[in-house]
Amino acid sequence: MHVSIVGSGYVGTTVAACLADLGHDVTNVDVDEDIVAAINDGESPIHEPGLADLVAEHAGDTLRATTDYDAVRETDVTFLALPTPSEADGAIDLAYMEAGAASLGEALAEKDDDHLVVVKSTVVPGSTEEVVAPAIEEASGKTAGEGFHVAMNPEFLRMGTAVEDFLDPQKVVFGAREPAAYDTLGDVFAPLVAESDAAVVETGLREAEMIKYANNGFLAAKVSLINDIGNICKEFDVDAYEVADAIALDDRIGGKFLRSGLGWGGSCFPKDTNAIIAAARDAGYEPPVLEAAVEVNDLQPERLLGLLDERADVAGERVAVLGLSFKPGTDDVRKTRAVPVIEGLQERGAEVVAYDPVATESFDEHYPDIEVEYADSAAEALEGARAAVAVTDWDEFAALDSEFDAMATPLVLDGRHIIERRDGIEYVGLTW
Ligand SMILES: NC(=O)c1ccc[n+]([C@@H]2O[C@H](COP(=O)([O-])OP(=O)(O)OC[C@H]3O[C@@H](n4cnc5c(N)ncnc54)[C@H](O)[C@@H]3O)[C@@H](O)[C@H]2O)c1
Ligand SMILES: O=c1ccn([C@@H]2O[C@H](COP(=O)(O)OP(=O)(O)O[C@H]3O[C@H](CO)[C@@H](O)[C@H](O)[C@H]3O)[C@@H](O)[C@H]2O)c(=O)[nH]1
Repeated sequence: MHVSIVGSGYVGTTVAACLADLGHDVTNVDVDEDIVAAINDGESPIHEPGLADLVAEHAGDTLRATTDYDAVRETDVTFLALPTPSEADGAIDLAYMEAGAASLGEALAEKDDDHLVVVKSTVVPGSTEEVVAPAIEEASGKTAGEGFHVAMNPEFLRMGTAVEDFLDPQKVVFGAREPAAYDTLGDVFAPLVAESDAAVVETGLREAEMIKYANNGFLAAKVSLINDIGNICKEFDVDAYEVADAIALDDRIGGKFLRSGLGWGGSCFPKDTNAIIAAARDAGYEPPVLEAAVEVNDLQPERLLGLLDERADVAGERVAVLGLSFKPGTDDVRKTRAVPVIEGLQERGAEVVAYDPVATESFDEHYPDIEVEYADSAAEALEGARAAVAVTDWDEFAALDSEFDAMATPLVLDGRHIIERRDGIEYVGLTW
């Protein structure tokens, strides 16, 4: 099939390269000329394991990119993989969706055949029908359901495992209101469904939109619940990780997303929990559990700093921060817990020296106002430090050992249960 994908960021590039790999002919449309040039040169504009190889293999053949929306007319279906950031109050900002839908509508005005427009971005219930479809109608002069059709196909891939997650999902969700839209989506995903064990969920547009928020909200709340339990464990000197391992044996609970610690960051959980809370409030419902999930998450960095305060005054002292990315395996630093930790340390007068295996550069670019010294290794960060704080659970931190001997005082606060307790360090876990 001929598929176009508007927006070529994390999701758009991954989906485009994977669909090309599954045998489709794919065109990426993006306003960013550098991204377009990179893809056409066979280079991935983002770092994801396996993605560079797929782009290199298919670019110039069944994968191409352009800044020209007219290219969508040569395709049967267009996925919108545009950003859906937050307004200041946490509510969803649909400006990129509206702009992209308007440009798409202008291009579709001159297309005679039917076209399916699929919202891939995470949007609150009602957005596809009430915002995206009307913007296309206005720009194209066509009517949704006649000249073009809309569908919603939420994406569940994770950063760091995007290609693997997209190609081997547990479910694919098709939201639509006409059988023809399910059929077209079915054709796009047929090779993927054939090669994986994915369940196909055919549902309504609003249900598809809500499934994405329910998925992320549930997982975010699960982490906050284990953090709440972990905080109780800490008060009673109970090993929170043994407790988690034991409750995980009950398959109604399961073992995933049960690691207590500094909580969740990244480009999705913070944005999406706030967006669905704001949408629910706007509709007249205050969701207490999701609100509490956010509150627990916001408090974890303060709790860790409180444990530090009980043991040391770090004013004028060097403190090592181990890890800057929001989770291991990525250089993404959006909403990383490193920010409240570093800011809290600096408020206490500490001189922060930070180390991350891959995210130093992106942290420096993303947070130009946060001034820290960057180290080239964990050993260098630890040298002469009064205390160390582990923020990201990179594997290499688990292997640290004699490096702690070079600290001024070997006080180690572990926000991720990643540092091995050993003789010679004063180990303080956040939840155990
Ligand atoms: N990143 C993830 O892990 C992930 C996973 C699932 C769902 N999502 C959702 O997918 C959506 C996209 O997220 P992302 O992380 O890929 O965003 P991103 O910021 O990485 O990429 C968005 C791309 O859209 C382009 N763009 C902006 N305006 C445009 C326009 N008018 N026309 C064409 N291109 C335009 C930008 O240049 C950029 O390349 C969001 O709704 C997000 O919540 C993200
Ligand atoms: O037991 C756990 C599991 C995760 N986390 C934290 O939770 C955050 C999110 O982790 P993860 O879900 O692996 O990363 P994302 O790439 O943000 O992926 C989430 O957000 C995406 C965007 O919506 C969805 O597509 C994915 O399904 C969803 O897992 C990170 O800060 C983790 O450190 C914990 O603290 N404890």
